[in-house]
Amino acid sequence: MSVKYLFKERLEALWNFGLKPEKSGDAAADGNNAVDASNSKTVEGVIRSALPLLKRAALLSIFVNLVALFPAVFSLQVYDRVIYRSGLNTLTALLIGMGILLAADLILRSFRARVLRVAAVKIDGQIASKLMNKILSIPLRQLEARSTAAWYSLFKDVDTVRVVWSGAVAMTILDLPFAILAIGLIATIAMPVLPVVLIGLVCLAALSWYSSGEFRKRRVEEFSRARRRDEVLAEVCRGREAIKSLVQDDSAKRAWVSSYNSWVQESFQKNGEMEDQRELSVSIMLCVNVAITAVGAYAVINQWMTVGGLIASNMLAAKAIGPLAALTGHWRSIAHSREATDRLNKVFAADEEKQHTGLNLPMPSGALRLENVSYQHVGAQKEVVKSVSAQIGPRGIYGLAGDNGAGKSTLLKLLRGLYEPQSGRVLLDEYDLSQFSRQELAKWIGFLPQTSQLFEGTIVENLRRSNPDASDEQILLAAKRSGAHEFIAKMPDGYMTQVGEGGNRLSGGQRRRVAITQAFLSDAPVLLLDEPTNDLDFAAETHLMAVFKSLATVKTIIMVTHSVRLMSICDKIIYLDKASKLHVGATPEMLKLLYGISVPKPVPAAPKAASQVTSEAAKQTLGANGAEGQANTDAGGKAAQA
Ligand SMILES: Nc1ncnc2c1ncn2[C@@H]1O[C@H](COP(=O)(O)OP(=O)(O)OP(=O)(O)O)[C@@H](O)[C@H]1O
Repeated sequence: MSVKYLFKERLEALWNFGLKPEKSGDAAADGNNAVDASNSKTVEGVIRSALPLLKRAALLSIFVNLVALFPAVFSLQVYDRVIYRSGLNTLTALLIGMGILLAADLILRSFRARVLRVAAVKIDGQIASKLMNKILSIPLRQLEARSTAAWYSLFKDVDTVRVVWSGAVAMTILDLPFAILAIGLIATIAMPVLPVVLIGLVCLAALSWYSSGEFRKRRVEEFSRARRRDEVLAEVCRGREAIKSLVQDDSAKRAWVSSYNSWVQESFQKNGEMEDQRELSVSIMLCVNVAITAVGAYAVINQWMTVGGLIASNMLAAKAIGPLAALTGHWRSIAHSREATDRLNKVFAADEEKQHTGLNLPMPSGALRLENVSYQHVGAQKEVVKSVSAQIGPRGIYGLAGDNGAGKSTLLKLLRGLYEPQSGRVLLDEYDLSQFSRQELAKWIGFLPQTSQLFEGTIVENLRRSNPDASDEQILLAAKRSGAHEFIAKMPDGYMTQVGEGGNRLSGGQRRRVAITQAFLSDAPVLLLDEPTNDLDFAAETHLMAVFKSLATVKTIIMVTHSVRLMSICDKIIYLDKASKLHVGATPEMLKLLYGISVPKPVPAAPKAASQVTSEAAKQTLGANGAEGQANTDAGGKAAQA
């Protein structure tokens, strides 16, 4: 290695103060790695892992605060030596010294700011990725117990914690102990004014204590009101279509105004109090300044101290009491941060879903058994599913019927293992679902939720989300089975069509077909479908009925439905009554019993195209790498059109 390169490397290491070079986009990756490495279970644990950085910042603060005393010493020398003795040479020497010190001060302060910035990235990255992992691993039941806005606002809590531990608050706290240096220097060069400075310190300490009220009470009311405001806002944004079409503007505005006023009232009052306290701290500092000048002048007249001492002590007083004055304005942020930490810790301590068993079990045949299963939603008065038992499959197609609110969707989620029963068991063959992870169960049980939730991105990206390993042929086969291929092929960008936020650039029926394709991408022996033909036209429903019928020869299909037409293809109907009792019977008898009708005419056979997808055709249609590349976008779109 050349000397030049070695020198450059040393210089860079010195400049980085032993830190890794900063690169944009490193934050999340660093955070992920750090979370995996540190495995800390609490916010405090994450902060502890950033302690080496905070210690470096504290070390730099010693030098920064020492250097910060020198302008006062410079003034002392200029007034006492240079002016009285016309010592121009001394002035030149002092100026050169001060120039060097000011340059050192600039470098040290930028080092410290940089160290704190890296600490901020580490703290934020670790807590945020930990939070994301936690949200993804908390059981659905717990997730549903809080509003979306409440989960979202936890990420604001991460901001709050980061700002306090690595922003202006951290700097103020790091500077606080060094007030003692300034006081020591005042005692050395201007003893007569020391009592004034100490009185100022006591006044500011009292003000700081008073302004720490919220911190001591451990309650920041403004936070919960801001959350309520955000919840209303999120609901209004989500329900924009209904608000517009049903002209619910007034009620939406009323709800928002009420939550906003409640927040703004609290925020305005507390901010007002804080500003008053901040202004008071500025007044105290000015009073100290005036008092030092007055007492100092008296002391100079009596030759108890020099003019230089008076000027320097005024400058040092600002250093001594400045951090305490700044702390007065920081208490709210510290109180916020503590509340945010408590909230985050509660989430981090919450139970998680089952982890992977690591077992490589044979694929089940698809026989589902409910054994005295009961389930109650969080906050509900009574069980929605109560001691139900049934044997379903293997193979065949089952219709799950019942009144609105009877608990069909809940039962389907229990059968998928998304909810864990409070009592009883759900078995797939001999496997108890509660023993397996959600990812393991996904291989055995395909699921179509009642509402189709797509994510921003292309159609093919959305499809791959449900099965990242799916080949192009599998995607094409699933899309042909669901009937989605028909409309996708007609779109200019084909499978690369952007679906928009939540899939809002697609129609309801198109979204449903994409969601059904996702369910069909699973090789699972069990397929659970919640009102699968919602939003679909007659032809699409007819097509799907034939597909379901043919799939049911190899899979167990259970579908929640209110459609008698759909029920007509079922081998059996499972009826969930109001008392949460299950009644299972052959379709003709159950239709007669429940609705007093006979089975409607049978549907046509499954379309041929679905089973005739070749690997070449799939590649042409989806592009060589499916989701990747604009070239593929065009190729995919054109092939699909062709
Ligand atoms: N996340 C939840 N938290 C609390 N209660 C819930 C939750 N989800 C559903 N419920 C309640 O459980 C009951 C059953 O709901 P579920 O969605 O299972 O009924 P369903 O039979 O599928 O109804 P529908 O036919 O109208 O879709 C309802 O009374 C509903 O209010």
